[in-house]
Amino acid sequence: MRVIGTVGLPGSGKGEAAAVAEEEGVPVVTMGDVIRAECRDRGLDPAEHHGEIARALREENGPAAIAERSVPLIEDAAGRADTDAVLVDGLRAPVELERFRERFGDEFTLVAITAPFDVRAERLGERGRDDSDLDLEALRDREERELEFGMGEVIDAADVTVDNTDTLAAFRDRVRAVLRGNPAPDAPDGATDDAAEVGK
Ligand SMILES: Nc1ncnc2c1ncn2[C@@H]1O[C@H](COP(=O)(O)OP(=O)(O)OP(=O)(O)O)[C@@H](O)[C@H]1O
Repeated sequence: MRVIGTVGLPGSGKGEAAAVAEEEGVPVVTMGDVIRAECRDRGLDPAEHHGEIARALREENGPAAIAERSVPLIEDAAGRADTDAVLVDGLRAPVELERFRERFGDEFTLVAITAPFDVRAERLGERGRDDSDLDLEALRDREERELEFGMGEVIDAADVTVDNTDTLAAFRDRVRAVLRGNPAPDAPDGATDDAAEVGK
């Protein structure tokens, strides 16, 4: 079984990558679903309590709690699928990467999705899923929080970097190649440097 994890700053294209996986028959496990399920178990509305429950899970069960709870979901999805791959959406912290590498060894491939701040801000503005998509300050805050959790280190540790500054069609092609175990060469130098763009 191949397990493909994705990591990327807000608006980089993780949701699009997950949609390509679904189209390819590759099951998607979203780490946020672990948190949403825990909210429901505690009788709380995920829309309001997501952040608080993510913190509580880590405090109560250790910093890798969300990754650990994702493992059985990944194994179940792999058991049900016709393909040999599962996509895991939403790695954030180095300790989560460590857990997946420990558990899945060479079967685990980490894919970083990158695009500069301005490009991501514009796309989120167009997506407009909620108010925070439209608010530049909120995006900066969100991304600073992600980087505090160590997302920059996770991005730097990726096996494959998929740059998403070009068209959606080009991005989807590259994701498809990665899912098929056949990634194109990395983007040219400088194109993947989005963590440095925060706040600009
Ligand atoms: N190459 C592209 N060209 C144009 N639009 C794009 C491209 N890649 C992604 N988008 C659009 O940009 C928006 C953000 O992408 P997406 O939702 O996949 O990001 P994400 O990494 O999942 O963000 P978040 O972490 O905030 O959920 C979406 O509306 C998506 O359709």
